[in-house]
Amino acid sequence: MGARVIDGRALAEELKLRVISEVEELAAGGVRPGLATVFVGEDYAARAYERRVRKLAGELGCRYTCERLPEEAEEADVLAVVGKLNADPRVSGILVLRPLPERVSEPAVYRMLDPLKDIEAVHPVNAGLLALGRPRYVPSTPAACFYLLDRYLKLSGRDPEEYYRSSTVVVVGRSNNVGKPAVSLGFARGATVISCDVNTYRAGRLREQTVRADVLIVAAGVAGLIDESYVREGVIAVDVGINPVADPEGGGRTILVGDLDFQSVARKAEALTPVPGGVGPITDVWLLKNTAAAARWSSSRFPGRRWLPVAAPAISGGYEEQ
Ligand SMILES: NC(=O)C1=CN([C@@H]2O[C@H](COP(=O)(O)OP(=O)(O)OC[C@H]3O[C@@H](n4cnc5c(N)ncnc54)[C@H](OP(=O)(O)O)[C@@H]3O)[C@@H](O)[C@H]2O)C=CC1
Ligand SMILES: Nc1nc(=O)c2c([nH]1)NC[C@@H]1CN(c3ccc(C(=O)N[C@@H](CCC(=O)O)C(=O)O)cc3)C=[N+]21
Repeated sequence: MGARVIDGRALAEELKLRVISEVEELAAGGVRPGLATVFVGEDYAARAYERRVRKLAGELGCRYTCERLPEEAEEADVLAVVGKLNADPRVSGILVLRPLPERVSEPAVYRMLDPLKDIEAVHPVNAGLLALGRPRYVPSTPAACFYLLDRYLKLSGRDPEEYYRSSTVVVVGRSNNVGKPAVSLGFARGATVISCDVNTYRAGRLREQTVRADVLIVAAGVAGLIDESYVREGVIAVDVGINPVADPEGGGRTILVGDLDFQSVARKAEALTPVPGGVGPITDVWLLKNTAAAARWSSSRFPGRRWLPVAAPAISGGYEEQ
């Protein structure tokens, strides 16, 4: 049987409808969510992402601003921009695009974020809440991975809760933005979680870990890193990588490919996600969903605003119950 290709665009459309109704509800209460991005330099994947969230914010009727800084920007320039956005009441949520230039310290920039506007949960307080399983915001990329997995598991007739508890989730990549929070979300579901990074690879021991995966989440940023020799028969593989490469069809164009060697992994997988059209489109929508949540929580017009998560949180953001 051929592998199922999980359609991230269709799932993103479904999620978008829910975010639209949240934004409409806010609008009826006189609140308009505002997203601000901070984009330093010229990274290709960051540019692709910035364009997409700009467009989506427009479609959803959210405010949007992108603070552009040159590659030569100093840390103080970035901190000043974050300070300005913190103070701007029109801005509900802030996304600092990665990568930042080396001279700009990521932790310093993240510490500067107003925690209530930190929709990617990179401020130490929000990252800590997430690691403790009590997230204020679930960051969009790992949230997108599990949203897609949860939906796929349901659509294929399984109970996700039961499935994770008896499954091994292997995460390749350990960044603070993607890999580590994905590990936290795996823990929160009661899965057995294995985390690998470049050290595992250099030690020649990546394959022995990835073949154990029932669910494999790959976020290394290395085009085609994982082929069929890295996976077990029947794996569910989620490709986070967004890697610009020269179009093999020629024409001097650049295309985006993932970290999976798609055709190869498809020979053994039960299901897998493509690039483009997999995790990416859901990430975009999730970012705006968090922006809407930030707008709600910071508005005095909505009763029951929550500065901190009070109930057992929906670690996947609350949409898995459908
Ligand atoms: N689809 C989407 O929605 C999104 C896609 N992305 C994409 O996902 C990818 C990862 O992003 P991000 O986490 O921010 O990237 P980072 O570069 O910050 O982190 C990459 C991680 O992968 C590890 N790694 C690198 N090479 C290997 C290897 N050969 N084997 C195993 N592990 C390896 C690194 O290890 P070490 O730390 O030890 O170097 C690091 O932990 C990128 O392609 C990015 O563009 C990112 C966000 C959203
Ligand atoms: N702080 C931070 N958080 C990020 O999440 C982050 C970042 N920095 N820096 C850059 C990377 C890259 N990234 C993408 C997300 C979705 C698509 C996406 O939706 N792509 C479409 C295709 C795009 C196209 O084909 O042009 C898809 O996969 O179908 C792309 C790129 C988020 N990133």
